[in-house]
Amino acid sequence: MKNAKIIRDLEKLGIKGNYEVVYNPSYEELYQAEISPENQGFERAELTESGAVSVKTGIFTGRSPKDRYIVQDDVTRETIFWDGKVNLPTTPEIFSSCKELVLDQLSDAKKIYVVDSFCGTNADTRLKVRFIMEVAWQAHFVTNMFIRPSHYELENFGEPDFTVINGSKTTNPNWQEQELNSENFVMFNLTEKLQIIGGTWYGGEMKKGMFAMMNYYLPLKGMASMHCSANVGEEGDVALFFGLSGTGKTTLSADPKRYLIGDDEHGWDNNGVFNYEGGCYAKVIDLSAEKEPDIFRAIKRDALLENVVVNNGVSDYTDGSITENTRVSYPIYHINKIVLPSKAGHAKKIVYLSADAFGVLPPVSILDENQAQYHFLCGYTSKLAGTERGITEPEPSFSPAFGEAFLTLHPTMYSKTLIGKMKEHGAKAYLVNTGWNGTGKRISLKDTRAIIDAIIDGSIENAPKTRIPVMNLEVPTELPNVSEGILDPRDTYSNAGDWEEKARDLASRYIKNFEQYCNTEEGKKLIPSGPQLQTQTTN
Ligand SMILES: Nc1ncnc2c1ncn2[C@@H]1O[C@H](COP(=O)(O)OP(=O)(O)O)[C@@H](O)[C@H]1O
Ligand SMILES: C=C(OP(=O)(O)O)C(=O)O
Ligand SMILES: [Mn+2]
Repeated sequence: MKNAKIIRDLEKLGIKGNYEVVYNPSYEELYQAEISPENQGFERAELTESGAVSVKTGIFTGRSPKDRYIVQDDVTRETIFWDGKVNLPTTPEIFSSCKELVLDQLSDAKKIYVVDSFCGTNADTRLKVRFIMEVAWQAHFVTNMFIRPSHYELENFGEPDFTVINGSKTTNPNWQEQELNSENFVMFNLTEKLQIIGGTWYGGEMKKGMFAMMNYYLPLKGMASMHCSANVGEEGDVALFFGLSGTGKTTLSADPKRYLIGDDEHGWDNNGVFNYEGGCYAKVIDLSAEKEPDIFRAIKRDALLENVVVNNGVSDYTDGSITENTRVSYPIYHINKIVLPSKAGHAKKIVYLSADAFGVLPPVSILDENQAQYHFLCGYTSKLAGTERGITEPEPSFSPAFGEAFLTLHPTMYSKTLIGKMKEHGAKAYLVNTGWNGTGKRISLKDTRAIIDAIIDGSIENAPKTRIPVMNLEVPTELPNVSEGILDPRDTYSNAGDWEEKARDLASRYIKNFEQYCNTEEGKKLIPSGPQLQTQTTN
């Protein structure tokens, strides 16, 4: 019997006690467990009008990068990029002591959910991941987000490649003497192939945690591992959309004209592009059926809403009072047009999404090969101060590979593997600003969608073009169905001098940020592809 074997596995890990094991529960079982009146506090879920259930994730409504550690040992010492910021080192001893806390926590549990799933579509590169937790909705989250094995695959699952033990209800009392950031922890041990979680209930730690592990194993095998969404057209033409949180990966990849491969994490090997996940994780702040019909329709039974304000069973997507980062997770088949298994051929169009709050970047720029590399290493976008959408104090953020928070190896590993694949398959790159322009408003979703259409159908290549000084970018000046007067960002300012002042400020930030890559000939060679402060501005 599977359960007897699972209990033995849990005991071997150190989870003792008289708990009941629920192994790969069905959606119906998850639903019953989530709405059980016995649930306490943040375990509680409520049913909403769409059929989706809604939960609150507690204090953490987003990831907690400062509490994220990787054990530094013989396996990781020379491989992990110890940048002092993203991949914080910890010792095997501290890991063991936190692991004890998590094991003790689960040893007291009445019920333990064990979800076996895949991270990665292809059998040769996927991780067989086992999630262990006591909170039903966390089991629901990983069931939605990871690839659900078939009955046959589950019978033949074997030993997991990686195990995630989520003890979100426990915290670490020894954090000060251990010189950790706080009582909360998200820790990885690549020797033991374990992730442990304490203090934070946010499901994104499990999702992005396994992404970080794929970002470790795949580039070491020569494959590109990418923080991007992906879709494919009728002709088999694959497009990738890179971007940091909130730039539009999920929104823009759900395109009724195309088939979705995935909304966030992909690999690219000798056969093409493949998804790591089995579901999507969409932002729902201000979501509407008119603007984002595919995502709106995906919110139904089996979808899981997070931190949305619900009044008498009705979700209010306009209410950001719990957090701006309100979310929904759903299995990928909630989107009508998908490819299954989630993979397709080689990518031909590469889009870098940037939400520029300065209003400097053009809505779309056509990049040459060196610019493709330059802007990938820069990974520029802006984070907005606080949760306010005002553009008073945008904080520029340069995040290599458009996913610094999830890179376990040096950023150049990701640019080398991606640019290599792009050259091999003749893929073209574009930089798309899904943020603001001189009007103070965000570029409309309608205009961005029309820009993406022009990239995908190739009409952008035949459009009349101009060169934007300072930023050193080539842009089309006219595109089908795109509002007039927005493609050259200078036209959106009543005084073009204002644009130039902001552009010079942003350009100097790009230049300063790029210094870190200039200690090699390869890096130096890219400088002319970036913004230029000394350019003559003729216009
Ligand atoms: N021009 C635009 N392009 C893309 N998204 C936009 C645009 N204008 C507003 N948005 C909003 O920005 C958010 C983008 O979020 P999402 O697609 O979830 O980003 P990601 O998947 O990259 O984290 C959505 O809430 C979307 O409605
Ligand atoms: C879920 C996340 O990513 P994204 O906003 O890119 O979808 C995250 O960063 O935790
Ligand atoms: Mn997303």
